Amino acid sequence: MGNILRSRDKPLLNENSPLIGLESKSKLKWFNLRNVVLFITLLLCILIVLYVVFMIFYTPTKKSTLRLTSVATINNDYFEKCSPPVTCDPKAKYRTINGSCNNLQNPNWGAALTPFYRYMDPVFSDGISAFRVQSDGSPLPNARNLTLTIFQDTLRICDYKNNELLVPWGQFITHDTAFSPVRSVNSSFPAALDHCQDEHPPTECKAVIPLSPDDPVYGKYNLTILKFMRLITSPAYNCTLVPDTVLNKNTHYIDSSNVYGSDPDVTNELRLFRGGQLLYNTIKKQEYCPQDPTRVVKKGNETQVTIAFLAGDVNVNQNLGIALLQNLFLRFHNYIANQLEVAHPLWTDEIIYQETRRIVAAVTQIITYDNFLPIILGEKYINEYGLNHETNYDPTIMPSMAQEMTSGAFRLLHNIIPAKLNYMTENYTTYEVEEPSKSFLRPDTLIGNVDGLIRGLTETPGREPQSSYNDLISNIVIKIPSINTTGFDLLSYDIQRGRDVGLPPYTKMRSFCGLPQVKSFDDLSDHIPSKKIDQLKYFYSSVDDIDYYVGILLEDKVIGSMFGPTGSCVIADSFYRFRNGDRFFYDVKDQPGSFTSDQIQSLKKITLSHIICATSGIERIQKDAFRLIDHIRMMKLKPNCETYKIDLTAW
Ligand code: HEM
Ligand SMILES: [Ca+2]
Repeated sequence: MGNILRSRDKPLLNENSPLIGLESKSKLKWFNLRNVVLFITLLLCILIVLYVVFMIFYTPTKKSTLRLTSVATINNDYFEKCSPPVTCDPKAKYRTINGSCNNLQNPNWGAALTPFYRYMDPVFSDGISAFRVQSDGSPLPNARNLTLTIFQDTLRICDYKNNELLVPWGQFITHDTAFSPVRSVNSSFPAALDHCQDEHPPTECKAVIPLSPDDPVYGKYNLTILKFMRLITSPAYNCTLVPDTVLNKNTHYIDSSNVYGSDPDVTNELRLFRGGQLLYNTIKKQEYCPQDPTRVVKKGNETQVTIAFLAGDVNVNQNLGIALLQNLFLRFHNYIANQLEVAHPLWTDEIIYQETRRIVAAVTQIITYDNFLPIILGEKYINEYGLNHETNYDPTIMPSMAQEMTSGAFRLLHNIIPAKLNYMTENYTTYEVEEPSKSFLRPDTLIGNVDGLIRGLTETPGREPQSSYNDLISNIVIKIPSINTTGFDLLSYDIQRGRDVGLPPYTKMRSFCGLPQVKSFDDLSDHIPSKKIDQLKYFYSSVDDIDYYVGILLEDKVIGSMFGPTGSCVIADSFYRFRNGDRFFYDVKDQPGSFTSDQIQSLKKITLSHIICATSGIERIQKDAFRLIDHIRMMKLKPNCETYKIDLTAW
């Protein structure tokens, strides 16, 4: 029985039975399948473990994947031949005023009155300073003709995500990092430019932009030229360099030199020397930047005051938006200085001033990297260039503003300058509209209207970037006593400026940024619309003649960025260098000027909205001051100013 049962359980089979093969084959199959499953599971586990280990130890903060490597040969010339000897105190806690001694190995790097950095060598037709010519020897196309033909899409496309405040911030950072003065006489055009129609015109006329008699805007004013002056070059500072080299009058670092000055004499003129405060002017019970005394005219018993502010940067009065931010930052400095004085009654004027200056510069950097750059450059470039990562200070990085940036790529944002500015009441109704041509160098209407302008800028949708500029900035006529009637076409100036400083042509910069080489106009079609390529063919004899600025304005925008690939790469790399080449950048550790981690945490909480609340009569504002918030439907997204507290207990 037992055997039978056993045999039922396990049939006894003889080796030759055909069933043997079948059973062992299916066993083998099952065995293999199980092994395969086991193997795959094991492999998956290893991969997961490897991934986790990789994520823990790989910190993308250390290196960005993309960086530009300059191929210019002239970047050291000034430093080897002309830069003044400097002695530095490596233990200094505060930045110097002119930016020297930031880089201890190369103390003049990034200082005021040193040259702009070059990614590529300049291109001049004589190798020294003459404008580049086309490959067939003809002059480059007239900048105004390019503007009138290629850049006349006057349709305004609104940017409903961002408001107009983005523009003054961009200009504020520009005026911190660059100032390229032109060869003017007391900020007017030289008289020579009135003789460009003479039989033997003076040499200054070589750079002007001739106008056609039937110019749609300037024809009726009988203007024959757009007055354009070349930039001051190094011989003006007793330093002869070949090719012509432009020196930056401001410090290249983002160090709030536009608030404090880049020259110790200017800095002292702007200080009150009491309580760490900056000098201010009280008008109608409000604090403003000091008045430029040269603009106060006495007529008999009457004193006529044309509002002209003094600040660390001389372009403070250029337009209302920049004048607004300069005034808000003067007030912000004095607000912080007051708080520090109350908390530290024993601190001297000097300590309060320097500590406040250090805080103001840090907050400016934070707003720029945390709020401004993500909007203009977008995620791709922010990530690729590591602009949102902790600073990794590297003294071999040249921190200077690049010529290709200041006379090229960074100007691309001129295409989002709004046509008009609105002043708004507390109920968000517009009570006045200002045109740039009327307020150019005349910020008078800011007095008593600071809150109105802040509301107007934060409540009005921005302008979506497009190739053309708005008509009220590129087709205007300016009439002010110091300048007389003159045409003002910012787009034509931007094209001409690139030639003035010998920027390499578009195709060279394009390949430098890693885009495919182009051999013909049609090869541009990967990034430039074909209609525009046809227009370029008309103006330029070869694809390699196209002006850099013309090319980058025409490039299709990279998704998320306000610029095409060639503009984005130069802007991203510049901001990489401004940060990682600055020993005093706010989060650099282990330096005499480093903040404590508590201080950094407090600084990171200060936004532009905090500054607006601390310095104006505004009662409510959105958390991200550059974002457009519909006040009717989303008022709850505009918290009360009382919620924007600035905490300085870490000091
Ligand atoms: C209402 C707003 C603005 C006006 C009226 C304005 C006007 C001007 C003018 C007249 C120049 C000198 C042009 C020349 O002859 O070369 C200039 C230069 C420049 N602008 Fe603007 N701009 C504005 C906003 C901006 C913004 C938002 C940016 C960028 C974010 C910007 C970037 C620059 C740069 C980089 C330069 C060259 C600076 C230098 O090297 O000195 N501007 N702008
Ligand atoms: Ca600066």
